[in-house]
Amino acid sequence: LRLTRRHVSPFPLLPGPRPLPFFGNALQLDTKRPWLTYTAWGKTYGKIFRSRIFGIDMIFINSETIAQELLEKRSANYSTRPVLRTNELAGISFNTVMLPYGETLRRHRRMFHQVLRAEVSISYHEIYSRHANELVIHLLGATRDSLQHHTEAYSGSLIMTVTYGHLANQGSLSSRAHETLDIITHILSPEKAVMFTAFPFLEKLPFWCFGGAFALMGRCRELCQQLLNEPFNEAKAQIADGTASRSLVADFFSQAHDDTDEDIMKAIALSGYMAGMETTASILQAFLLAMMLHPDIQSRARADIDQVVGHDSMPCLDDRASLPYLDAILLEVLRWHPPAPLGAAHETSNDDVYDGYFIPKGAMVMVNQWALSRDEDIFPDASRFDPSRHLTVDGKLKSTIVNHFAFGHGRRICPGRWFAGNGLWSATAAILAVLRIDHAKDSNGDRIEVKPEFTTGIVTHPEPFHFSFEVVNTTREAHIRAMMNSK
Ligand code: HEM
Repeated sequence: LRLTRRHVSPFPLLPGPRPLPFFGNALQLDTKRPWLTYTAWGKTYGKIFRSRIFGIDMIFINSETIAQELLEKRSANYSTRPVLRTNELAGISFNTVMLPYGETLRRHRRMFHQVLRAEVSISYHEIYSRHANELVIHLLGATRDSLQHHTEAYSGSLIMTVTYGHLANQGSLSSRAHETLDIITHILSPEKAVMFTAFPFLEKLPFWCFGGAFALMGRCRELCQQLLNEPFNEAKAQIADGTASRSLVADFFSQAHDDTDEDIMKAIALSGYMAGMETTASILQAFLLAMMLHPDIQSRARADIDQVVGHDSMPCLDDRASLPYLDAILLEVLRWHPPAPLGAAHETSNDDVYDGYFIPKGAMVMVNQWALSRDEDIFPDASRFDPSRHLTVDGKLKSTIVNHFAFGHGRRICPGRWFAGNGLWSATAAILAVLRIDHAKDSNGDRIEVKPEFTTGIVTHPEPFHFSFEVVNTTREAHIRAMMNSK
């Protein structure tokens, strides 16, 4: 029997599924940090509830168990994405993250699987080490305002190297990618996206309406075209003159293809960069903040590294299995502040019933990662930063990074999670092996206190904070400087 809205009964004793608890009072929404509101609503309305914004159903899931049941076990029904008019207006509907389920998405994901799956990701160990060493040296000169830049340069250049090979003009590309992501963060909130999709006439309004959002969308379209074409064409030219290094784009050109394939390849290459650069950098910044706030945890992780690799060698991915505490720290950073607190919206392809509740076709489904991270039944004293919650009593990891809810669920789970895990591990291990992060001191020599604050947006990261770095192992520092100079 196909369910329709007519079969939904608000009375529990009558046959048929019940409507989900409904909350739609948009006036109570914290528009800057909606995940906090949705988490609070979950406490009143249960771990799955419905809201309706501009006539579009939005389902919020505040539980890992329900996310797994629906997005993973029933993935056939929960794997498409809402097709949002704002994505087209901003020129970002090429991006894998935005694609509805179908053949194009499957091609994207196959390609990502080829270059980012577990066995292949680990084969980039030299690339991770080289970039991690560079990051350590750059951090020594970092200021409160340049930390974000250095961490993004690390994650961005790692991804670029794997997708396009070595490009001459990476700095200009990453600053334009940064501008694009900033625009997306500021103008494409789910609420705005739903509003433009529900009321198409809004886009006919004069360009100065909506605080310049239309002008920003135009700029975003222009930037995306540059970013789709420039690095791809440079990599193509390198292949033609025989100077290209191994990369996703180089692999693509070694196989038979036509012009349509080239467009898809451009989209895949840029999607990986856009999806992975800011998220990975956000975790690195949160890691540094957490280490500064918890010097005991920082010291314990460094002592583990010294013990496992020997006092003067640099840690490498081969040592990872012997250093579970560092993985526990990364799991805790992902939990403490998941970089995408509302994940990415999924959409239902058909009506469904969960636990007696009706879930309509075409509803936007959001997994509220913030609520998952603050679930006291799973993470007691959830606001406390405590890596040991991810370890068994005999010090083994309870779970792995790639299974963390911060990477999403089901068929749309992040295909870059192995790459991100290796990149994060390599950077954090290198940082701890050489540097100590501490509070900065003011001109009177007094320590500058830091209250952890995070930005808003689709991807959030710590607000700039004062810190100081000190070299704790000069032999290792000299070793990585020598390696960088011999390049
Ligand atoms: C710590 C770093 C990262 C985090 C926390 C993260 C998180 C996520 C999340 C939450 C999603 C949406 C999953 C869902 O809809 O259920 C996603 C999708 C995606 N991520 Fe990541 N990601 C990270 C790094 C990366 C990296 C390094 C890459 C590529 C190099 C990448 C590529 C992608 C792509 C292409 C998608 C879209 C998948 C799809 O829609 O089918 N991500 N990521």
